[in-house]
Amino acid sequence: MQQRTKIAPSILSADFAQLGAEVAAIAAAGADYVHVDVMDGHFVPNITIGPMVLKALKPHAGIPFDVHLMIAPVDPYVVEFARAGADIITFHPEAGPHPHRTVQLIKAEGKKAGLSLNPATPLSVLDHLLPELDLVLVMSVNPGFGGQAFIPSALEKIAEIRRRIDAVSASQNGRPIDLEVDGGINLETAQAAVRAGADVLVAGTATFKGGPSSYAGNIAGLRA
Ligand SMILES: O=C(CO)[C@@H](O)[C@H](O)COP(=O)(O)O
Ligand SMILES: [Fe+2]
Repeated sequence: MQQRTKIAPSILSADFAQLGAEVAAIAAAGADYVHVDVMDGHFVPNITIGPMVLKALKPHAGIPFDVHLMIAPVDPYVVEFARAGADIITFHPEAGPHPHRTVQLIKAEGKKAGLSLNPATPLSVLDHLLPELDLVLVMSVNPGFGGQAFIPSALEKIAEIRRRIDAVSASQNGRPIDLEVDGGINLETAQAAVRAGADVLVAGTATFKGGPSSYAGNIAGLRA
């Protein structure tokens, strides 16, 4: 069942010279998760931050840290990100040979496990993994950068994954599984994504526009 809409600001659009203050500000402004985009310049054409920065940010916000790993290979870094403060660890199935093993590694650290599907990743990657997952992330842009335009075909994908999540969740006594959408979210695409079945909206540009005095209004607007 679709849950109340959660907002996960992507700190890729925050002021990197003030990251501690920025995560504190979005938590105070009503964000549900801090979305941390980790990029390696190899799996995606951009380089961002690693576990040391995550560890430094953790004490600045008392909400879950939703860590989106765009790195390959992913397995050697799972434990480090878990111990640095990740609460949810999401990876891409293309980032290692054994996605089921990656989920086991994440769970062995007591963290929630998410799988991220790129715009061209088929839904079949979920076939034998969904019962083990806590979150499915639908990329509505190609990963690597903030500020890109929403790819509309993501909506069909969200609707189909919503059906699959509801079936798995019903067979597991209503265990919650988040359906998160990431990329190009604004007031218009947020509404379309929620109607299709998403219940977590990642929003970088749309949260951080206007500076700290706008964050609460931006987050409330997206949630509405
Ligand atoms: O994972 C990614 C990009 O790879 C995202 O989390 C973006 O950072 C979202 O940014 P906006 O599209 O909301 O500006
Ligand atoms: Fe992301």
